[in-house]
Amino acid sequence: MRFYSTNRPDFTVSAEEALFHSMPQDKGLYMPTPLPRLPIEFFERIAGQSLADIGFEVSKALFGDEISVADLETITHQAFTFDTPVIELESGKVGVLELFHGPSLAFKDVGARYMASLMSYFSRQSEQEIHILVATSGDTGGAVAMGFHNVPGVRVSVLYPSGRVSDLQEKQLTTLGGNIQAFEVDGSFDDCQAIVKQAFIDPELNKNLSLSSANSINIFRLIPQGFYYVRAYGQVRHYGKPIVFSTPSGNFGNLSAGVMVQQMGLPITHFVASTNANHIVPTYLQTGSYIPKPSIATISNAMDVGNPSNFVRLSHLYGDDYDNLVQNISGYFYDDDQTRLGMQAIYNQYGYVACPHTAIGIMGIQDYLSECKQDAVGIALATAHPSKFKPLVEEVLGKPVEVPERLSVLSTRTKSSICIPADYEAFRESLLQTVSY
Ligand SMILES: N[C@@H](CCOP(=O)(O)O)C(=O)O
Repeated sequence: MRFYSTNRPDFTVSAEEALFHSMPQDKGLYMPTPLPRLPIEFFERIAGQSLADIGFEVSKALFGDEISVADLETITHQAFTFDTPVIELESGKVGVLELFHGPSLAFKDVGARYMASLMSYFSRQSEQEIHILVATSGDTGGAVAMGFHNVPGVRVSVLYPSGRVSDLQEKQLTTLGGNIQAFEVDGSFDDCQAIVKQAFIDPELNKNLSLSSANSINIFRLIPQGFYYVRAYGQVRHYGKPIVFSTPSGNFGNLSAGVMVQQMGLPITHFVASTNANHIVPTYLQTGSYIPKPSIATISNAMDVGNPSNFVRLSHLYGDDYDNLVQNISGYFYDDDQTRLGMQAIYNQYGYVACPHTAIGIMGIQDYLSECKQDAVGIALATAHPSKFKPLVEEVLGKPVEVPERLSVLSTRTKSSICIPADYEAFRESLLQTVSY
């Protein structure tokens, strides 16, 4: 398995290089090549398999020539200590794939923990400290902070947009201490992402620090996100119907991971890209024009992205062929009022408490299935536990939301962050002050 840059397809690197030097210097993103095809028998026998078992099988197909089978088994079983169950809202028709049973209560735990496991494997012999830079609009930061907290030889800097993440998400980023440093940026997620991307191509900084990404910039954060689509398929294939996934989308890594695993042979019939008022990609799907815009703050903050980093990957997966892409992906978007109404309707109809992102995913699948009149199993990805947005969910549903202990313990801890303007030089200076080399 090699990895090419989307800006220079003839330039390829090894898995280890793509993992640690996550962004090519030509400012592209790495893509795996060739994508192996999984045998149909694999999909026929996965019904009872856990996320860890599936992750192991798919990892073997991807990296079996570079990492031993025994090591891959350790890597995957160390990463996936929780399940991703499908909860059926309407039997054989609509379900949610709950991805929030990991440590940070969000889907990002899957990618962050697999990446952390893989990094420990590759850096076993190395003395050099790895410095992870991560930009977050809410969920990635918490998952990465928890995934790497107190991991020897790793330091993490998390950049987040001030005032634009939920209180509990902010606590996850700012209260761990130790090797985790939060930078509170006076700007948007897009500003945070642009700053970290600039850092990865800053020659001076890279001479002194071994910088790596734990955003979906890093292909190894994104690949494991394909495993839970396979796990979901294993749970609903007995219906013998076409399967459509609705993926709440911000930076479009989650959807790209689904398309990758579909191209490896997973029988997915269609995707729905569901998002909020930041509807850059749904608009592209309608018009063919991709026009990034400054992001708008919404109640589904983790999807507040105005220039989704993975649009280029998505496009590459379809050979940059718009007609090909729109046949496989439909786009739906909802503003905050529609999201609130959707959260209420989902609770009234199914008794299911959904976070605003998950509600958008469920609305997307409901609207797609009713418009296409398709007899399919529709699965919406449930990206975060509703308690991460406790005040909002309680206000919208008018009922108390229980907070799991691993999250509630954070509420009394004291926040610690470094406030910076949305400016690369300011970040660089501040970063260098926090590290001694
Ligand atoms: N929605 C994300 C934004 C970053 O996306 P990533 O997949 O590139 O890490 C978040 O919650 O932080």
